[in-house]
Amino acid sequence: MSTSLKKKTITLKFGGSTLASATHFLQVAEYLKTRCQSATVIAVVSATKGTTDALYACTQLAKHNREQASQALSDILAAHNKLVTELLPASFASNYRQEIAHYLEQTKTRLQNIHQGENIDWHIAFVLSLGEKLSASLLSALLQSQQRTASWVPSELLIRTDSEPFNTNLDQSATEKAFAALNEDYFQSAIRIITGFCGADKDGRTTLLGRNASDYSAAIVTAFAADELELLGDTAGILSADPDYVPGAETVAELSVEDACLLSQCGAGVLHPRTLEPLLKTGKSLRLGTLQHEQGTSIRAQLAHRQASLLAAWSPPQHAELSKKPPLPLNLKKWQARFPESSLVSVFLADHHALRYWQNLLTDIAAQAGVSVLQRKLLSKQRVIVFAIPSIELQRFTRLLHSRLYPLQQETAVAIIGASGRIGRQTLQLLLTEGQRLFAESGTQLRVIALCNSKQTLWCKRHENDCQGLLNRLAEQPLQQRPASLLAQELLSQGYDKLVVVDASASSEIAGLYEQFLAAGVAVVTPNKLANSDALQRFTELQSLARKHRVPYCYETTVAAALPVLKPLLDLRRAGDTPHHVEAVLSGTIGFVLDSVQQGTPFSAAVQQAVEKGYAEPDPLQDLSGEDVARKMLILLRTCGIRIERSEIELTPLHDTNLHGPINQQVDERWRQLVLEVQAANQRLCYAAQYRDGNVSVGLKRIDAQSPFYRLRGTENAVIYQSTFYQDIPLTVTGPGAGINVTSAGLFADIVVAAEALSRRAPLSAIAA
Ligand SMILES: NC(=O)C1=CN([C@@H]2O[C@H](COP(=O)(O)OP(=O)(O)OC[C@H]3O[C@@H](n4cnc5c(N)ncnc54)[C@H](OP(=O)(O)O)[C@@H]3O)[C@@H](O)[C@H]2O)C=CC1
Ligand SMILES: N[C@@H](CC=O)C(=O)O
Repeated sequence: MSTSLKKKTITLKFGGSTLASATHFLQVAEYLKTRCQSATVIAVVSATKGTTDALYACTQLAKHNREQASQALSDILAAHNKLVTELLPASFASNYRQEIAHYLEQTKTRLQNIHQGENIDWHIAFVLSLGEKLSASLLSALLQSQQRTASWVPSELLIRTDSEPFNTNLDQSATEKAFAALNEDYFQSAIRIITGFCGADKDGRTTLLGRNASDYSAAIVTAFAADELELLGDTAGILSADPDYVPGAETVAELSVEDACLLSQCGAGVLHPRTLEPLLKTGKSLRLGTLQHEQGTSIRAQLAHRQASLLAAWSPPQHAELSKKPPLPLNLKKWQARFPESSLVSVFLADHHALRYWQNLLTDIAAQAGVSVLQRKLLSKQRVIVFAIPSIELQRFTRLLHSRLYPLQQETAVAIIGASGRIGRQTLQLLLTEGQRLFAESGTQLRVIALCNSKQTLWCKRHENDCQGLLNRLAEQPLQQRPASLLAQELLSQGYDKLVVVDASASSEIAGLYEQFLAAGVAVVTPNKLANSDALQRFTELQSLARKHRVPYCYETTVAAALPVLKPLLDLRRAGDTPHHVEAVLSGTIGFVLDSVQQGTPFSAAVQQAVEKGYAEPDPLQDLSGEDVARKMLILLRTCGIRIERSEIELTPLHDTNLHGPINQQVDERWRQLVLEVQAANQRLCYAAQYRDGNVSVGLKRIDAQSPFYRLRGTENAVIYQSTFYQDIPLTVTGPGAGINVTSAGLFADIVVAAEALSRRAPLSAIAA
């Protein structure tokens, strides 16, 4: 057979996170079967998630307490047994147990040896290698149970190393011989599984290649036996920064080998620093991705320019014993010695033309944020700037730099609080669909970065455009009992230069955060009436904060949803207009309920329908009590410059459970009688607010056919405004004033207004330059 027709051989390395549960094992088996159709596959496996740490803890216990160590080992094995029971039919399970019995016996003996204090490091190395053996043999048994020819080998048989138990070096020629000694068909005939992380010295003793070094094992296997390597984990490739520090970090599609090497040396945990050595020598390519066939990152030898900026943030290793060789380029090691409490942040610039400019700019950013830079270094050939900073500032500084660097700040970040609610969901949908059109038409680019509800937060990835998928992921996030202040801190600490927070909740706690957001230069867009209908002083303070910090505060939808009410009134006020008389119908819910009861629907059923159609507040009693209308009237009048407090509004509720009792048949009957009475007088019912001569009232009214409100139907709102400028003929705005679609449309419009205003604000780079 000619070589060109020969299937290529791919090494697939499965990290611990891809083997975390029975479901994960099944996914890996499926993935392997698919990939086998077009290539010869070698799988290199890690230990299941957490197992190596647990084994390490076991070895430490063994030094002092044999019983505890043996209990800890039993716990690890019990977890594996659970996987075995879930995954394997009885006969395969029994074969599997026979296969690993020898390793388990050996492990127990090694723990005893550790206790006795003999050659401890060698025994630790053996014990730690157990996790990979358990994974490999389980995966192999699983594939066999699915009628695939699969088998596994411990890497001690193939990867030969120096005689150092930890962080050992590859013995190139011995390894070459070990691979060459394999039967030619070895990798062609079946799915071959090899354990990661370890090798063996010339005496056959287990050695470890380094913490998290399964990537390195896979690269060695690729160098000797495959054409290319794929590293599969739970992160979609190499990200623009460590996602633990920057939740919005983005996948970098392509990277040069040189950058990838330097990135790992500078502490980016995604690649083991030695992984690239064997590939560099053989010119073989590497891809990092997930089992979900997402784009991932390809590492190529020939890439002239960086496509985007990157950040590596690095803290000293935790397991000093296993990481004797810190993954730092030689000249950076000194820093670590000089500033032991420091961490390193390395900035890989995409724009290589203005290295010094960037160096100064980033230093200014640190100074403005109060981060003390202990040391700064230019690795000019590599276009990399390295900062040593106090470890405590690592996360904050990384987020700050990321928000400045990646991407080049054309877009506005949007966080939706209340994203799982009725208005929040629809607004998200609009941002995802209409946002793209908006960008194409006007260049305004919106990017949803976070979704929150009362207990969960989801940090969104770039290009996630499936609304339902995002909401599902939000629902899967861990539940947190977090105060609103913590949510604000989290959002602010992302360091976005242009951030719009949308409050689609009806929560006073969230409304209580606006001052914090505005003072931090973050725009607030809200349909939530609680902040603006609070004390007048607060309303005024919010306005001045927004002015002082040159940041948009948009709340058009708090009154009559998407109808243009507040903006025109504000414009008139700015031009010197003063209202004399304002009459308004401001509740979609009450409008709908009254219209329905006047058509014969029982009051209780009409209220129920208003809730179902999404017109009512999360607590519909806020509508029926008239409180919602009073709030809207306050906001409207304050926007016109009228200084008024809630206590000055005379409110007669439509239905107040304290006064009128629960909504039951008696209430239905009362309303039926009232409607008959009103209809007999050729009148209609409407619930309106009125401002005249400094007095404000809200309540139910009987109106004649001459009333401008007589023709209102369903959720229709109306504002009739008479003023210095509109004396004889009033300014009238009318249309539906509640509902999910119209409110979300209004919110979307406000988000765009806010984003455009933020874009006009001087960017930080301009201030610092
Ligand atoms: N419906 C309409 O026609 C109009 C509505 N509005 C306003 O829109 C807002 C939203 O209404 P609607 O979508 O119907 O309400 P929903 O009850 O459907 O949704 C409210 C959302 O807010 C979240 N939330 C509640 N408390 C908190 C908190 N402390 N922290 C974070 N999130 C929280 C809820 O999360 P969880 O599910 O976890 O509780 C939920 O996601 C209200 O202020 C309303 O007045 C304005 C104009 C018109
Ligand atoms: N519940 C309100 C809608 C939001 O402001 C109404 O019914 O008008």
